Amino acid sequence: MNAHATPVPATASRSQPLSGSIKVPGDKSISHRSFMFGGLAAGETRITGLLEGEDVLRTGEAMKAMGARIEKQGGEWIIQGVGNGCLLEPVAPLDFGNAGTGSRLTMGLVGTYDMKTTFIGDASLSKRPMGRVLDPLREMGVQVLEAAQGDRMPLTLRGPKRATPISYRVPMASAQVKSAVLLAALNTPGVTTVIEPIMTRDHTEKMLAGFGATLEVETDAQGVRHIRIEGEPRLTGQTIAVPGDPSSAAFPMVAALLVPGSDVIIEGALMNPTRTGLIDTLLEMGANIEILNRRNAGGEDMADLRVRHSELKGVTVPPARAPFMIDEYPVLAVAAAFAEGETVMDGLEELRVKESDRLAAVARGLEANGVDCTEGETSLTVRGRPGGSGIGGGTVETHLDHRIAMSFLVMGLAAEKPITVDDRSMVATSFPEFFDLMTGLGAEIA
Ligand SMILES: O=C(O)C1=C[C@@H](OP(=O)(O)O)[C@@H](O)[C@H](O)C1
Ligand SMILES: C=C(OP(=O)(O)O)C(=O)O
Repeated sequence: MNAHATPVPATASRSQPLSGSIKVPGDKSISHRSFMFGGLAAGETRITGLLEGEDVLRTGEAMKAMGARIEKQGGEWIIQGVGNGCLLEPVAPLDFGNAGTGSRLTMGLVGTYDMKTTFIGDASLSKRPMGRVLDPLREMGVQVLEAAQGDRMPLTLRGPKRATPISYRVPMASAQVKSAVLLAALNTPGVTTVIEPIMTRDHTEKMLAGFGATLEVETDAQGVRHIRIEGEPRLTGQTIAVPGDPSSAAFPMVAALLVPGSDVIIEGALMNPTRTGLIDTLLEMGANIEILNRRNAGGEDMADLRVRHSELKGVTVPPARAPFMIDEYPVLAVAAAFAEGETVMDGLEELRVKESDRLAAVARGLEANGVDCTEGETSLTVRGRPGGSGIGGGTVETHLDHRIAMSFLVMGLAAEKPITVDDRSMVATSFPEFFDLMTGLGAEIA
C-alpha cells in the first residue's frame, strides 16, 4: 500500500520577517539507529527526542517484526531488545516506505542471520540502487534469493549458517554502505574491517561503541579510515537523548537568511562535524549565523543557532565537503538563487541516487522559477538574483522527495511570486512538524 497515493500540493508566498525560537525534531540518522540498536541489544533502551517521522517509524515496525518490543510512554520510547544474535525471522515482508537508511542498514543487520527476509518500499525506494549494500553482503556469504533488475527492491535475503568476516573498502562516500557492513559484522564471528577512503557521518561507529561493541578506528597518513569491529559482541540497552536534526534545521535556517528582517533561533541542533557542512558553507557566503551555547550531550556536540537575514555571496563549495552536507544541497541551491554571483557545487554524484535524482530535480525547480543554472554530470552552478527579483511563479515536481518539497517551499517565502510544489505529503517522512514550525515563525505556506 502506498500511504501517499494522492499528491497534496502546497504553495509558499513572500512572507513578513520570520521570528521566534524553535526546536527541530530529532536527528533522523540517530533515530533510525536508536530503534535498531535498542531493538537488538539485550535489556531496555529508553529514547527521548526521537524523530517520529514515517521513515523512522518504519524502522521501529521492522524491529518489532523481528522480536523487539517497542512502546511509547509519555514522551519516551521504551524498547526491550532481543539480544545480539537473536533477531527472529519476520513473517511478512519488511516495508521501508521511502527510507534508504532504514532499508539499507536493516539489510546489513539481518543479512548475516540464517533466515529469510524480504524488503519492500515505495516507488522512490524501489528505484534506488541496493547493489552497493548487497555486494559486500554477498562476500560475507549472504544469498540474494530475489531482487528486481539491477539489485533493486523488492528483494529477499537468505543468510548463511555462519557468515564470513571481510575487509571491505567502501567504493562511494556512503554512511549507509559503511553502516550496513558494520551491522552485518555484529552477527559474524571474527573481525570485520571497513575501509572508508572518504569520511562520512560517524553515528554508527559512535553509537555501536556506546551499546558495548568493540571497534577500533584508525586514520592512516592518507586520511583513509580503517574501522575494525569484533563480531558477536554483547550489546546492552542504553538511554539516548536524540539531538535536533541539522538536516531539518537547514530549512528554517535558510528561510531566515532569505526573508528580509528575519531573526530566528533554532535550539538544540546536532553539531557533529560530519554534519555541519551547510553551516560552514553559508558562513562563507556571508550568512549571519551565531553558534550559541555549544555543549556536549551523550557524546555529541550540540548548539543553538541564531540566524538573521543576510545578503549572501556566491561561493565555490569544496567537493570534499559533500559528505558532510549531502542532504543539504537542495536547500543550499535555493540559498544560492538569492546570492550575488555564482555558486558552484561539484562532487555531487551521490545526489543522483537519493529519493529522486536531486541534481536534476533541483535544476528543473530552479529553471521553473526563473533561476539560471547549469546542471553538469556531478555538478550544479547557480547564478543568483539578489533580493529574489524575478524569482517564482512556477510549480516544482517533487518526485516523492521530501527535501525537494521543503527546499522549494523555502524558496517561495522570499521569491517575488509564489512557488507551488506538486506534493507536500512526503515531508512527513523526515520532518512532520515542518508546516507548523514554519508557519509559527510567520511563513506563508498553504
Ligand atoms: O547513514 C545515514 O543515516 C544517512 C546517510 C546518507 O546517505 P548515503 O549513505 O547514501 O550517503 C544520507 O543521505 C541519509 O539521509 C542518511
Ligand atoms: C537521502 C535521504 O534519506 P534516505 O537515504 O534515508 O532515504 C534524506 O533524508 O535526504
